[in-house]
Amino acid sequence: TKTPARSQSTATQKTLRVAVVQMLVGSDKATNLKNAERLVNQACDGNADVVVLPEIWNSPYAVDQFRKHAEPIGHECGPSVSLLKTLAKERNVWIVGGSVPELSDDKVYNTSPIINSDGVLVEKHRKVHLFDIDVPGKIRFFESETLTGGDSATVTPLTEEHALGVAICYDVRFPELAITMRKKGASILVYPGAFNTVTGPPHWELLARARALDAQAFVVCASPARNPDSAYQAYGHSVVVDPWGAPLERCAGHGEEILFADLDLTRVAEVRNSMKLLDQRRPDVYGTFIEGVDWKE
Ligand SMILES: NC(=O)CC(=O)C(=O)O
Repeated sequence: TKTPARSQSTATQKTLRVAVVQMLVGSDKATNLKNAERLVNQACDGNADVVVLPEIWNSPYAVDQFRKHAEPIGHECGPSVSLLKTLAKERNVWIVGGSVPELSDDKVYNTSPIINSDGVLVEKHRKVHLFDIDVPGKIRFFESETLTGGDSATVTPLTEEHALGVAICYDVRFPELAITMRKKGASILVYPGAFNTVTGPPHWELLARARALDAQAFVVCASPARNPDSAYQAYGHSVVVDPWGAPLERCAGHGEEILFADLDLTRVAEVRNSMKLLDQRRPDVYGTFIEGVDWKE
């Protein structure tokens, strides 16, 4: 039987079973919610402690769709996050709910809800770095046309010894954020994402591995499956990387799939003790580069 992350004798929990749901996302919100429910249940049947969904799983990934699909995420939640809270409680599982568009004070954020195994929304991360790119002839996408960026790094305790850092997709390109999450105590970094067929092949797994090395942490990157009917072609290839930078598990392609990975949590201390990167930083040479951050352990 499955042992939930929080209720076990937490100090002694040595492994964590993560399920990454590479789900197919379409244009109909009700169908997306049904699909998420089916897949989260399937992940729980596979004994996951933590289930991770991809970026924007209740709506097409398109700037003109975000507001239409946006919901409150807080004391009151809309149908997407309410569904995840119910599932988390019913199945006694933590859920990093990918991301959904969040409506707050008439602004729309790209937000990841983090729900514990009691079904409580314990944290949320608003995508800090909006995906604004223009690769001539290949892809132009400006989230800032309809979204507002968040302004904080998000870390939430999972066990007595381990905390989850959560950031979203384009956030993975910024080592400063990964290192800040580590400084705030994270040993597992979760990035719900939706890379595409232009940036995915050269960058997706390389960035996941780079952030794992920067933060000396596990990195979990969850993508949607590729939908041939969508204007935005998701890359797929969800991946889990260990703190030594090696891919632990990866989806073979871009189809709908659940990826299971058993994280040996003792690896975090082993890697951090063998290379004391934070202590060895030389801010006297290159500056602190994150104001207010003391780089020493
Ligand atoms: N979709 C994103 O936020 C990021 C992405 O696709 C990329 O960085 O490439």
